[in-house]
This record gives sequence, structure tokens and C-alpha cells, in this order.
Amino acid sequence: MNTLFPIYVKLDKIQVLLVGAGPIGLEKLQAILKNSPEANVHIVAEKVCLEVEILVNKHNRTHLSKRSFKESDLDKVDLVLVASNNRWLNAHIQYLCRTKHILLNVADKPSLCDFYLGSVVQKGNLKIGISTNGKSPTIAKRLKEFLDQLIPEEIDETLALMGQLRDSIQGDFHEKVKRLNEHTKNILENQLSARAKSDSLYDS
Ligand SMILES: C[C@@]1(CC(=O)O)C2=NC(=C\c3[nH]c(c(CCC(=O)O)c3CC(=O)O)Cc3[nH]c(c(CC(=O)O)c3CCC(=O)O)/C=C3\N/C(=C\2)[C@@H](CCC(=O)O)[C@]3(C)CC(=O)O)/[C@H]1CCC(=O)O
Ligand SMILES: NC(=O)c1ccc[n+]([C@@H]2O[C@H](COP(=O)([O-])OP(=O)(O)OC[C@H]3O[C@@H](n4cnc5c(N)ncnc54)[C@H](O)[C@@H]3O)[C@@H](O)[C@H]2O)c1
Repeated sequence: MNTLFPIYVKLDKIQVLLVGAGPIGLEKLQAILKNSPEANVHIVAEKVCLEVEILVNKHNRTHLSKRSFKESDLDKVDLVLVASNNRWLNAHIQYLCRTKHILLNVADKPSLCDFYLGSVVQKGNLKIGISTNGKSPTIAKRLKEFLDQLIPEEIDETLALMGQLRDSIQGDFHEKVKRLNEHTKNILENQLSARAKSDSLYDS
């Protein structure tokens, strides 16, 4: 059983610290900014790869300190990601975060993590996070690719229309929920079968 609790966090409202800016630090920064371009991210690293510098220059709410980590980097920080090659540093930051009640992810080190990053399927407003409970990130990636192919792009239009419909329905909450449920009963089946039809036309 996977007992992890999934949440979707507003990174523009909190402060993130990323320690390490090698290839794995870059992957974490890309994951953050792809989902949340307005995220507030402070990156601290002794050595910084060029791609990280480029990303930082493109996002005005990210900034970079090219130096060693120090304890005060955790001041006013809500969430920490570590992508360092230094076991002592990883353990030290874990100790500090635990003491300060700050949530921590150490890339590829499940035993040091309070939370894991998920694999993410995104279609406009729809976002699906996938976790394999740390058993197989590769399967998470494959599932992401599968769902990305399966779910039609039109789902975003549907979400926009449903948003309008939701605002326009009068009545009490239970009545609203009932009408929204009736309206959406067959919506995915319809979109998937329309998609299957157009795929088979395309194939033949
Ligand atoms: C989802 C994703 C998000 C992200 O990182 O952005 C992610 N890993 C991704 C890819 C990936 N990572 C690794 C491979 C190589 C093949 C393989 O090992 O399978 C691939 C596949 C590839 O790159 O093709 C190596 C690896 N990863 C971990 C370990 C340590 C261990 O398992 O003990 C090792 C071995 C390191 C070593 O050998 O030294 C651990 C974690 N990786 C997690 C997340 C967390 C669990 C998520 C879950 O529950 O599924 C967790 C626990 C902690 C964390 O890092 O948050 C991202 C999907 C990318 C996408 O969506 O395209
Ligand atoms: N590269 C991979 O393919 C890969 C795959 C799986 C796991 N990992 C693991 O992920 C971690 C990071 O990998 P990487 O390839 O990005 O490593 P890397 O050596 O390229 O980068 C490490 C980063 O940590 C920074 N750092 C180290 N000590 C620091 C300190 N005291 N203060 C501030 N910054 C400090 C370095 O300056 C650098 O920016 C390693 O533990 C590695 O074993 C890497």
C-alpha cells in the first residue's frame, strides 16, 4: 500500500531552497519551473552548470548563490530540495530541516526524504501526479507517457466549459453537485471514443 499523501502546492506563495546545481539539481529545477514558473526558488551551489544559470536568468523569482550551503540559508524557507553529491551535507541538512520543521526532499535518497517528487501528466488545467511509492520511477515515467497519449487535449476545453457551467448553475450545493454529475456522466467515454474513431480513420 502507498501511504503517501498527495498534495498540490502553490510554489509562488512559499519559499523553496534548492541545494546543488549539477545535472540532478537542474532536473529538479526544471521540474519545479515547468509546473510552477512563478515559483520562488533560491539555489545554493558551489558549482553551477550552465543550464541552471540560463534558467535562473529567465525566471525573475529564482535567484542563485554560488557558494557553500550555510545554516542561515534555511531562514524563512518552507520547502527544501537537495541534489548534492555530499553525503555529510545531505545528512546535515536533514538534521537541520527536521529541527526546524521544514519539509525536505533529497534527490534519489528516499530514506532522507519527507516527500517525493511525482511524475506529472499535464493537459492545461489538468494535472495528474504519479507515485510508485519509490518502487520504480521508471514505471512512473512510462505511465506518464501512456496517460499523456491517452488523455485528449480537449480535456482542457471541457474543464473551462465546466468551470463556466459551475458558475452559472443556481441552487443549493447538493443540487449543483447533482447537476454537474449528470452533465459529466459520459464525458470521458465520449471524448475517448471520439479520439479512437479519429485515430482509426487516421490509421486506415
Ligand atoms: C518521478 C520522478 C520525479 C523527479 O525526480 O523529478 C522521480 N524520479 C524520476 C526518474 C528517475 N529516477 C531514477 C531513474 C533511473 C531508473 C530507476 O531507478 O527507476 C529515473 C527514470 C528516468 O530518469 O528515466 C533514479 C532513482 N530515483 C530514486 C532512486 C533511489 C531509490 O529508488 O532508492 C533512484 C536510483 C538512483 C541510483 O541508482 O543511484 C528515487 C526517487 N525518485 C523519485 C522521483 C521518487 C519516487 C517517485 C515514485 O514514487 O515513483 C524518489 C523516491 C525520491 C525523489 O527523488 O523524489 C522522475 C520521473 C521522471 C519523469 O516523469 O519523466
Ligand atoms: N547524475 C546522475 O545521473 C545521477 C543519477 C542518480 C543519482 N545521482 C545522485 O544525485 C546527486 C547529485 O548528482 P549530480 O550529478 O547533480 O552531482 P554533481 O556532483 O554534478 O552536483 C552536485 C552539486 O552539489 C553541489 N554541492 C556539493 N556540496 C555542496 C555544499 N557544501 N554547498 C553547496 N553546494 C554543494 C555542487 O557544487 C554541485 O552543484 C548525487 O548524490 C548523485 O549520486 C546522480
